[in-house]
This record gives sequence, C-alpha cells and structure tokens, in this order.
Amino acid sequence: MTGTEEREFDYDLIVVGAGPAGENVADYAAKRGVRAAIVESELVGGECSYWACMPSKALLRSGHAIQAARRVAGAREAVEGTIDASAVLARRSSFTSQWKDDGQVSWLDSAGIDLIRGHGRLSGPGEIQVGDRAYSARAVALATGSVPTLPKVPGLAAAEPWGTREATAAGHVPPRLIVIGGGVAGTELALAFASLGSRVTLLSRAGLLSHEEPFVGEHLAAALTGEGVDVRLGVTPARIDRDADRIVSVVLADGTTLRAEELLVSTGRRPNTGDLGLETIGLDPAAELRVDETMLVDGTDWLYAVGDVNGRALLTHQGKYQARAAGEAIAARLHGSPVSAGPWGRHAASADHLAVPHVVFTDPEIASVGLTESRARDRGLNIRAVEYDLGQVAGAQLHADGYTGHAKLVVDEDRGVIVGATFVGQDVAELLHAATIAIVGEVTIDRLWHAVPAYPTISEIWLRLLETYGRPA
Ligand SMILES: Cc1cc2nc3c(=O)[nH]c(=O)nc-3n(C[C@H](O)[C@H](O)[C@H](O)COP(=O)(O)OP(=O)(O)OC[C@H]3O[C@@H](n4cnc5c(N)ncnc54)[C@H](O)[C@@H]3O)c2cc1C
Ligand SMILES: NC(=O)c1ccc[n+]([C@@H]2O[C@H](COP(=O)([O-])OP(=O)(O)OC[C@H]3O[C@@H](n4cnc5c(N)ncnc54)[C@H](O)[C@@H]3O)[C@@H](O)[C@H]2O)c1
Repeated sequence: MTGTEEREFDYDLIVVGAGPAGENVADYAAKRGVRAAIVESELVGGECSYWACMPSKALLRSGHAIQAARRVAGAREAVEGTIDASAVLARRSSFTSQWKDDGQVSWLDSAGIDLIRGHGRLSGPGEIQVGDRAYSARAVALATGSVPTLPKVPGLAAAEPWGTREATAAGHVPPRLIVIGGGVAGTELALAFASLGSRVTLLSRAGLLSHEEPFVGEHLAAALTGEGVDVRLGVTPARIDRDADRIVSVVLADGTTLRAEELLVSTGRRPNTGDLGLETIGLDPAAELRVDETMLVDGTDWLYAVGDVNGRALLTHQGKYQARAAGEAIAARLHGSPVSAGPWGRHAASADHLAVPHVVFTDPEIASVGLTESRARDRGLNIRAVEYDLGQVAGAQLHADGYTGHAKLVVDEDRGVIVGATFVGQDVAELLHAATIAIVGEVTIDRLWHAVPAYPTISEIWLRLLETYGRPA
C-alpha cells in the first residue's frame, strides 16, 4: 500500500458492509488467517436477508404451493378456502428473523470476525472512519450493496411510494397495488401481492424481463394475467399524486388514471458508492468502481469492491462467488503467496462474464444462465439456438395437468458447447444448475448425449433439446 508500509494496522482487512458479499469476503479471508473486521450500519446479513431475496421468496411460496396443488386432479379437490395472508406475512417475518440480526452476529463471532457498528467511510488509503474512530487496515473491501433508482415522474416522491423494502416488509396486504417496473422485482412482487389478495396493476415501459429471451416475457405476461394481474406494457406514468384519503393516482401518458392504496416502484438499482469517502483516495464517487478479476479496484493494490457495489451481477449468489475469490486473493496477497487470477483461476470470478445463473421466482419460474441468443450474436459468436415446448415432456405432464413452459439452448457452433440456456415453467429453477455446469465445464454437445436424464423427469427437456439440435455425425 503506497505510503503506509511502515504503519501498525488495527486489522489486516476491514470490510465495509455485512451483506452476503461482505460476510463472505471476511469469512474466506479469516479462514486463511487474516485478522478481519466488518463494518455495518444497519443489520448484519444485508438487503438479501431482510428486504430482498428471503422475504420476497417467502411471500411467493404459499401461492405457488396452492397453485401447484390446483394443477393436479385429485389434489385440486382438497384445496378449499382462500390463502391466509396473515399466516404468509408471519412466515415471511420468521424468515427475516423479525428483522433482528442476533443469529448473524453470533456467526461473525464464531468466525472470529470483529463487528464494528456504524457507517464506514474511507478517510485515506487503508483508513476507515466509523463515527469518531478511525481504523486502519492493510486491505479494505467495500461491500456496500446497491440502492434503488427512482424514475423522474412528477409527484412520485411526495406520493410516498413503496420501494422493495416496504413491499417485502409489508405488514398488510393493500386492496389495490400499482407496480411500476416490469423487471425481476416488479414481476415477483406483483405476483406475490396478487396471490395474497391485492388487485395488482403492473406497469412496464417495455415488455416484461426484457433482458431475457423474448419468449420469457410473453409467457410471464400471460401467466400474470391469468393470476388476475392487470399487465400494461409500453406505458409510462406521467403524473402521480396521493390524496387526503391516502389513495394514490397514477396518470399515464395516454391520460388514463389508475388508483390504488399503495404504489410500488421497482425500476432497478445502482451500486451504493455514495458517502464512502472515495474522493479521499482520488476516486470519483460518481464513477463506477472498476475491478479486476479478483475484485481489486483499478489503480490500487489494497482496495477491493465485492458484490452489488461493483455492478458486475446484482445477485446474492454471484456476490458470494466474487467474495470467495476476493477473500482468498486478499489472504494470498497479504501472505505473499501466488495469486491465480487468470480465466477460471481460483482467485478469479470468471463466471461473472459467461455463466451467471438467474432465477425469477414467479409462476412460471424463469431460470436462465449464460448468454441469450442475441447477446451471443452481439459477441460475434457463431450461434445455433434450439427450442422445445416443455409441456411435451412426460415428466412435466405428470408434474402438473396442462403444464405449459418453454426451453432454449444457445450453442456456440465453433466450440460445440452450450453458452446459454433458458427455461420457463413451473418448478424449472432446479433444472438450471445442470446448464450452469455444462457451460462452466464446457461440456461438448457430443458428450451431453451421454448425460442421460432419468425418466420421467422434467430434465428430459435436455434430451428433447439435443434431439432438436441433432445427433453428432
Ligand atoms: C426485492 C429483491 C429481491 C431479490 N431477490 C434475489 C434473489 O432471489 N436471489 C438473488 O440472488 N438476489 C436477489 N436480489 C439481489 C440481492 O438482494 C443482492 O444482490 C444482494 O443483497 C447483494 O449483496 P451485497 O452483499 O453486495 O449487498 P447488500 O445485501 O445490499 O449488503 C450491503 C450491506 O452494506 C451495508 N452498508 C452500506 N453502506 C455502508 C457503509 N457505508 N457503512 C457500513 N455499512 C454499509 C448495508 O447496510 C448492507 O447491510 C434481490 C433484490 C431485491 C431488491
Ligand atoms: N430473483 C432474483 O434473483 C431477484 C429478484 C428481485 C431483484 N433482483 C435483483 O435486484 C435488482 C433490481 O431489481 P429490479 O426489478 O428493480 O431491476 P430490473 O433491472 O430487473 O428491472 C427494472 C425495470 O424497471 C424498468 N424501468 C427502469 N427505469 C424506468 C423508468 N424510468 N420508468 C419506468 N420503468 C423503468 C426497466 O425497464 C425494467 O423493466 C436486479 O438487478 C436483480 O438482479 C433479483
């Protein structure tokens, strides 16, 4: 570290932010003998545990279970009555440990990682200020997550909309809910609240999940509509107000007015780099933090950025993957050991570029990994894509009466390997890891013919896709 080599340090490593990424950097470094502390301004466990992954999936799960039973003759007849929304909210709250972090704090303690409560801010190279105390470290990892972005719509802020935090922590189910944003959070939470009894209107300026294969949005829009969600595509809110009775009005660009008790805005997130003191080490707080494959920030030899804050892939599992690489890279560098940062090296987060798995927990589920066909073509790959109707697979037909779904593989013809896979259908999330392994392992199509899916499982979709692609000559 330039100018700090002769100093005594409070720690080897200080991590700012105790979300899933920060916890794992500290843990993986500590397991290699690094003295680590973690700074947290809210709850140890981060967004994912309390206001994102866990509560949103808990809000969705009961509705999925009811629908799964309704889709099977014989089971359907046993489903009576309506969903118990208060029991669902209580179950959700149990998954957030009632928004208390005692369990995660005990884990930090058992891992030998010091917890410093408060807002952490860089005050110079290797220096973190928390309140009136400055701490020094040989390495610092920023793992401060991301923050929501709000669209510029007149009246929006004054209308006190829900963000994903308010929606995932909701204490009641609003009779009517308007959702702005047809991305991952918007579609998941629209379905969750519809299943709990809200009349939901989902507004999207484009299609749904527009970064996925085009058939994904079409299937999802049809399914959400079937669940009673009023899906409006290609619409933009022009003005938003909340009246004295606390009813929100959203006026669309075409003059239509929609009303609801609550409005949820889920229009994306950006890295949380504000108020981190980046300017004290010569970095522009408004610019993206650029990192190498070990998450080392460009132009430094001591500062790392891990998880949502580096903008590489805003997903818990990917942040934790980066954290495993970074934690061990930090330890190796501090111990003067070799660092393996080349493609697929043990200290490199190579999968961020080629094999990021992603599940949208709607019904149908959307599970995808790697490149879509259009992104693969944009990268100049020589591509052939094959698709198949999941509803034609025996295992799927057994799984649910009238099963509907779709699957697609994107094949790099020059290398004979899969570079992308997308599945849409009930309970397809568990199909995804096979595709991730095939992509990361660069398993050739010829060899995949020897990976026999058991009969009658939904995994037979793999065989159908291979048959559509063709037997090797
Ligand atoms: C509604 C919703 C649902 C989601 N569902 C999923 C899902 O199902 N699966 C999935 O993989 N991903 C999901 N995500 C994304 C996932 O939540 C994030 O990718 C993940 O939380 C990022 O982890 P992180 O550790 O980088 O940041 P975070 O979890 O945001 O943690 C950052 C931590 O840093 C703390 N912090 C910030 N600044 C400071 C500071 N200056 N000093 C001290 N502490 C600070 C924060 O308080 C926070 O605890 C979802 C996101 C949302 C919004
Ligand atoms: N199951 C999961 O893994 C999961 C679930 C929820 C969220 N997340 C993560 O959280 C992040 C945030 O989720 P998200 O749904 O907010 O983001 P997103 O990027 O998935 O979707 C944002 C949506 O808002 C729309 N939008 C953006 N700006 C707008 C504007 N000015 N006016 C109207 N619409 C606008 C976009 O067109 C898009 O449809 C995602 O990156 C995702 O990775 C993951």
